[in-house]
Amino acid sequence: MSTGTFVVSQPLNYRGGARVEPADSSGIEKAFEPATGRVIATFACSGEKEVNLAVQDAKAAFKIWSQKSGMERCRILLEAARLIRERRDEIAKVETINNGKSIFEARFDIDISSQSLEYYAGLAASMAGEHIQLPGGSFGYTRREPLGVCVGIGAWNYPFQIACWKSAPALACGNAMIFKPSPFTPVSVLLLAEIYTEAGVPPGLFNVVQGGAATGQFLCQHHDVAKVSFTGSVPTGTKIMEMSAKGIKPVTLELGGKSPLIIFSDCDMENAVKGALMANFLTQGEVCCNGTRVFVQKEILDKFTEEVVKQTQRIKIGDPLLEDTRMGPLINRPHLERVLGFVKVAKQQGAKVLCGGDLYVPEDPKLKDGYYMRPCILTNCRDDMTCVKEEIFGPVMSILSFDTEAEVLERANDTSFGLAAGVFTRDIQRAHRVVAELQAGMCFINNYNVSPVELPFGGYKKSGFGRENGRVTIEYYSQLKTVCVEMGDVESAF
Ligand SMILES: NC(=O)C1=CN([C@@H]2O[C@H](COP(=O)(O)OP(=O)(O)OC[C@H]3O[C@@H](n4cnc5c(N)ncnc54)[C@H](O)[C@@H]3O)[C@@H](O)[C@H]2O)C=CC1
Ligand SMILES: C[N+](C)(C)CCCC(=O)O
Repeated sequence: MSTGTFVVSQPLNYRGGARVEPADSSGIEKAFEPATGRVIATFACSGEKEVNLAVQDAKAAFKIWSQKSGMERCRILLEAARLIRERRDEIAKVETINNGKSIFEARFDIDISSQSLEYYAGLAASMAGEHIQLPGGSFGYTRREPLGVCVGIGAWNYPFQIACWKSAPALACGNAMIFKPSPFTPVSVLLLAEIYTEAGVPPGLFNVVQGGAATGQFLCQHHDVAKVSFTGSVPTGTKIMEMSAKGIKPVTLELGGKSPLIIFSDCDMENAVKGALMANFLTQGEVCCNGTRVFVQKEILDKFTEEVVKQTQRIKIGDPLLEDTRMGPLINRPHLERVLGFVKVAKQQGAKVLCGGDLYVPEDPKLKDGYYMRPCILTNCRDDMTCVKEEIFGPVMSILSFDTEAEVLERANDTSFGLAAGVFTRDIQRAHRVVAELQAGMCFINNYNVSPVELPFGGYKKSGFGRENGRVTIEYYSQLKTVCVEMGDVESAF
């Protein structure tokens, strides 16, 4: 597989253990290779009939799967994790071709994905309830039971990883899942579906339906769907919650962010600069938890800025399938234009562009229609500027300066988002004091954007609720049944 060659001819829906064309359609979509602007797949968005069939199949598979013991589910998930590792390179390439992120990064995403399956495989067998003694020898116990058919709806920035972060805990708990990827990135999740089947899940346990908002709505409104786990924007998250409210369905919402990264003057400068790059430029900056508001203490502002600009200018942009590329194209032309528009407005509002923020045209002629831009650093930023307030979802870092800890905390928290935050300092008391005050679900001390599957991930405030990864996610894919057992006679009130 090389850039400019990949096309998908097989169906992109997956139902009953096989790729299928949808039974009906609510429109046609095209998927692109962002590196070249080429169409790689044309597919029908699933209509209500197809969604009904997928739910029906998932219900049948749920009956079989939910009866298996945790150990049986564990074995199958471990086998699926092994298959992901075996096919790592192929999956990473497909991800790179359809998303645009560098192959170097895509491999990490696939590793995190297989780790997620391994982690929840391990937990599947240890799910247990409690035994509670009551007076007179009576007792109660609790059972942790699956919910039923869960729906996963994904964004386009981490297509394979999002599908794993949702399906691994869902399946470990005994649920079935129907996954709808973003119509921009419909391809890689099919590899996951095939892997689950090969590993031995019952046909229909993990189905894929393709489409956009209309298909998503059919899924969320379906009577037999027990839960929706959504990754995407705040406006769509609001709609999902409204639909779920009508059906009293639990939801997990992983939404956007505008996270602060606070760099104190006593930091290890080299690590802080690396951290700022990690916080802003993975996947072309299209990362929900990015630390795009970089607050730097005044004493080190000039030195930090100089170093961060130097390193940003060294980032190799180009063909994402090449081994030394570190930044590929953005997801599509409208998004690229939107991000460049944010840079333009930032300039109009008085920000200074220290590097990048413009289109990039690689020398290779086959890349000339790709969606590349140079990573951008903005200074002279104020808290009220659009680039500091709104999620850009592109490679644009805004640098802000601050004087005191109290001041920076107030400014860092002055946002309706609350997904992530980071602190760089050598003072351990300060590090913990500051993170305790930060209104964010995922806080980093002296690093940024690492994602061990053992740690819960999710937002505060408008960044959503519920968690992915970590032990706690079991609670979002299961329900507790309490059984009360009487060992004596009924003491009737009548
Ligand atoms: N917190 C997190 O873990 C993450 C959050 N995001 C957020 O996602 C956004 C970017 O992703 P996009 O795909 O552009 O978001 P989006 O909200 O436009 O779409 C997300 C998904 O929802 C589907 N959808 C759209 N309208 C729907 C409706 N009415 N009913 C049901 N489904 C519907 C889309 O087809 C897509 O699959 C950013 O705001 C970003 O911060 C992205 C990745 C991770
Ligand atoms: C993997 N990580 C931490 C860089 C990003 C995960 C959240 C997302 O899907 O944007």
